[in-house]
Amino acid sequence: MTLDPLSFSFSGLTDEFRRRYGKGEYYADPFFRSLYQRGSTGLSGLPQFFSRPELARQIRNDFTLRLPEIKTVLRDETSIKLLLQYPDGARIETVVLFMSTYASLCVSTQVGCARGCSFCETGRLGFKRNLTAGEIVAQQMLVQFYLGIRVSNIVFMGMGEPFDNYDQLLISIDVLKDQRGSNITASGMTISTAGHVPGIRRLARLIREEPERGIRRLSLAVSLHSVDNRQRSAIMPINRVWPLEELRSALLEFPLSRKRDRIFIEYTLIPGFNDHPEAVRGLIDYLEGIPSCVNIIPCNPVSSGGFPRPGRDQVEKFFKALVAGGQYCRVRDTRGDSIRAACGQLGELAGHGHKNVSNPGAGGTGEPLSLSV
Ligand SMILES: C[S@@+](CC[C@H](N)C(=O)[O-])C[C@H]1O[C@@H](n2cnc3c(N)ncnc32)[C@H](O)[C@@H]1O
Ligand code: SF4
Repeated sequence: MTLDPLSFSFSGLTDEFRRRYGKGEYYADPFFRSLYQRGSTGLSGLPQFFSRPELARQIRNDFTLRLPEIKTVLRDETSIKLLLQYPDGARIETVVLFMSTYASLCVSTQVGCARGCSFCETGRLGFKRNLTAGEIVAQQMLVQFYLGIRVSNIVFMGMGEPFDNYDQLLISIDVLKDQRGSNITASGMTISTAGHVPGIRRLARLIREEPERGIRRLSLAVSLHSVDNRQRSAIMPINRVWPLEELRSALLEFPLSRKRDRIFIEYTLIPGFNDHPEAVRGLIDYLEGIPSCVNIIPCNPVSSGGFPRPGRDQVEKFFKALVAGGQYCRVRDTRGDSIRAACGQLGELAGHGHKNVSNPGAGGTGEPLSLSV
């Protein structure tokens, strides 16, 4: 069976090459660079293989690049959403977000999600399967080599709960930040979790105990949305497993690298539910002692039965009340909602196939897409 080269960190690939071909780094280094700098597993022409063309062919046969098929491309002025299909038919969505000076990629880590938050489109899909590290990395590869977009930031905020797929998540981070390859700095990456306490603690331990891993500056975002256990459990079932007190103690112990680093607290604002003055006071108290930035996300509509979206004045009132209470915070721009690519909207295409959608970009793999961005 051929192997997926995108599922190997550089050290994993080196070990595999040593086992298969006798030499590790000597062959793994040019292979890894070629893969991530040119999007190719072709090795002939590289000095290490001048005298070993049959080995170059063997490596190419053993490691097959299997990028998912692009089924649909939707775009608006701030974002591009891709519906991708993996060879087993599993579908996910991934979103390129154009910020003022750079592009960020919102990647999925799972097909669906087991956590079932009531306000989230992905939660409604239920859980289909985890993505492999290679399938996570492939989202960035496609965007770079097929759309020609160099992303400098990766947010693990697409479909799925990243810490429910911890091992593959960590391999994908190792691959994406490798300077021989995509070279996306850890400080440009953010993991968003619904409050998976063991995942937060495991990451904290790794940051503390393995500084050479180079993930000290990785950002953590936690989706909080309420500081009342009863209320939070009603919309986020994960709170019944790891309630607010356990989450808070994990956040208090999370290592932050510099004074200015903060944990991002995602707060989806739902009018009449979590925007009242006691919610503001509760949030400020809850975050006492945790260097944090609250990102207020106006609730986005989902396919059916979601929560209402707050008006601009309601968002502003909440923001001002937090600022007055001394809490560092900002309002997250709503990007991509016209193509249902905003926070919590991923899954409609992936769940139901791509019916009733316009396709202004291109579809299918094989040919690079010429989208001007
Ligand atoms: C889809 S989740 C994926 C990452 C992870 N599972 C989590 O919950 O943090 C990314 C962010 O979208 C938020 N979100 C989900 N549904 C939303 C909605 N309808 N409106 C606004 N934000 C939403 C989540 O709370 C979370 O902060
Ligand atoms: S908000 Fe996050 S954890 Fe909750 S269902 Fe959506 S993807 Fe899963």
